[in-house]
Amino acid sequence: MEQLKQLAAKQRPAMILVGFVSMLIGAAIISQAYLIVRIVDAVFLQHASFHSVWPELLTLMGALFLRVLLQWLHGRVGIRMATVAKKEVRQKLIKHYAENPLMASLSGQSGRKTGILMEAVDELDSYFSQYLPQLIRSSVVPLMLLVAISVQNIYSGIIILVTAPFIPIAMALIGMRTKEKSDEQLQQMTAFSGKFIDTLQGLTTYKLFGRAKEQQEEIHNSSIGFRDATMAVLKVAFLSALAMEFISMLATGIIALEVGLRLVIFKTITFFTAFFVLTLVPEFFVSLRELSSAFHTGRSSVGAAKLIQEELTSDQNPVQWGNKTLESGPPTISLNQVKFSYKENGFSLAIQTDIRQYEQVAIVGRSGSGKTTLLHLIAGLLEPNKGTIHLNRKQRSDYSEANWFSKLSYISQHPYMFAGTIRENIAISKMDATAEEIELAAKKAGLSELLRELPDGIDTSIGEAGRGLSGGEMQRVALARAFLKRPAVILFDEPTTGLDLKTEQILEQSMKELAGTATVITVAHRLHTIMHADRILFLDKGELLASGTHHELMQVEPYRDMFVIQGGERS
Ligand SMILES: Nc1ncnc2c1ncn2[C@@H]1O[C@H](COP(=O)(O)OP(=O)(O)OP(=O)(O)O)[C@@H](O)[C@H]1O
Repeated sequence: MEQLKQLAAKQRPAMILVGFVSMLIGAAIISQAYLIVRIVDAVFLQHASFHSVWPELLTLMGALFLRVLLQWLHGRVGIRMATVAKKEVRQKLIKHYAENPLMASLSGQSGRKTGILMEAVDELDSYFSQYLPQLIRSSVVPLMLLVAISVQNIYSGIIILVTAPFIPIAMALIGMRTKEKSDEQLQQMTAFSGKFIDTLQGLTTYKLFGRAKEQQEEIHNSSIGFRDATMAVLKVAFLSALAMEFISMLATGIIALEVGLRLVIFKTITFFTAFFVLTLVPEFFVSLRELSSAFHTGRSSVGAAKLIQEELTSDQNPVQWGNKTLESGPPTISLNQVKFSYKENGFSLAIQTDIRQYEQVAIVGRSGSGKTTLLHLIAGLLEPNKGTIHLNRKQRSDYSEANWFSKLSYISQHPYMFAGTIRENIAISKMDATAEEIELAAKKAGLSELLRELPDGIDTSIGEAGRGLSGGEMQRVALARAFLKRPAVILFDEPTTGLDLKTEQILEQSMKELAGTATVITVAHRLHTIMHADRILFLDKGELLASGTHHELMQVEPYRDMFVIQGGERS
């Protein structure tokens, strides 16, 4: 609730407008009742001619029209408030995901994230478009009506004062129950989205392990869970509507009895007063009842806001950036007493090293020794917990993110391919590249033969995550991206799987050419890379055990052991 209030506080002018419109609605309701009663009183009791009430009739039509217009405006402002709030929250979430270090963004279910970004944010709608405007309206209109009724007949006012509080009391009692139910509904919804997208992504794996049927059942159960939770919420909402209806009917009945007795038996009030009071009393309760139904729809927003807040405050260590720009050419990269650890499993990496311009560095170590983590730290995808990374002797955090990434290419083992053509996938590294430049990059990356075989060549569409391309082909597309960009720093996570001779040759050739204008830091698995590196960083359990050329490192026992055990070939 606190989060929603904070969001609402930012919309003060809109709320003041809603308050003002509500006052006008109250005035329109009172005028409308007054005019109806006056016309009926004049025509039926005073036997006035129809002609003589024309001005009142016209004013009544004006009041009716004004009420409809004001109600529309009231709704519009609410919708506008909801749009602004949702936009702000979505921007916050996207900024949060974008600023998150890479690993934090990749953790958790992507389906859950989509669920929060789309459905949970949509759930906020009802709080701003319905609950909040109705709350303001229900604090203003009934009060005005109560004053108007009391002025005419104080006893009716007293009865309202005694009976009306039952509505908020019942609302609060039922509301407590709804809270649990709506929270559960939201949990079920995000769990369902998470499960669905996760299963879709891992469908092949499930099929291969013969688990497709179980997954189908799990999705089915998950959707049933969501349905049951929704029905439970609806049940409470219907129950609450019934309770509200009952209380208002009872109160209206008591007032009707009181007014009737005073009009007919005791003759202490006029027909005008009695009719006026009886016209306004239902309006009074309608306003409170509407608050109760808006309260139910708004209730689900509370759970959604909580979920969003949890997501926004999830612990993270964002990568810091500044606004300086790097000089042209590769920068020197220094890792000064850099320490990094994953919260999840306590793995930590500690390293101190300087990488020269144009240096060819190979990172080697056993599986799990921290090679990829080191690459991510250098790339600026993770922020060190301690120590600093310097580029050209200035803190990396001084440089602009866009400037650093414009100089960097990161060829991972599984480069991501977006749904689109191969040309579009290459062009993401340089959006203003000409067709010739893209084709040349593809050629240099050894894609020519493949493109010749494809029906539409470079304009052939590939599916999401590169469906339709092999792993080696995807890496070649990534290489083409690098050729197009001509980066000053290349981070390369070599494939661990054995490549065919041809791909090996292409890779070697391409990297050699790219290295002519860049510093290349490779997580190396291939003998060739290791032997030809200017320097090898040998990692073991997150520590830099040794650094030097291959020949130098052969004097270091653990390195030699690893090298010999693996028959000179790295796994
Ligand atoms: N996102 C993450 N969250 C938590 N722990 C992680 C994460 N990524 C990696 N780790 C852990 O950090 C350690 C180092 O992982 P890293 O991927 O850097 O090793 P690596 O040397 O590149 O391994 P490989 O050669 O098998 O790819 C491992 O123990 C791994 O479980």
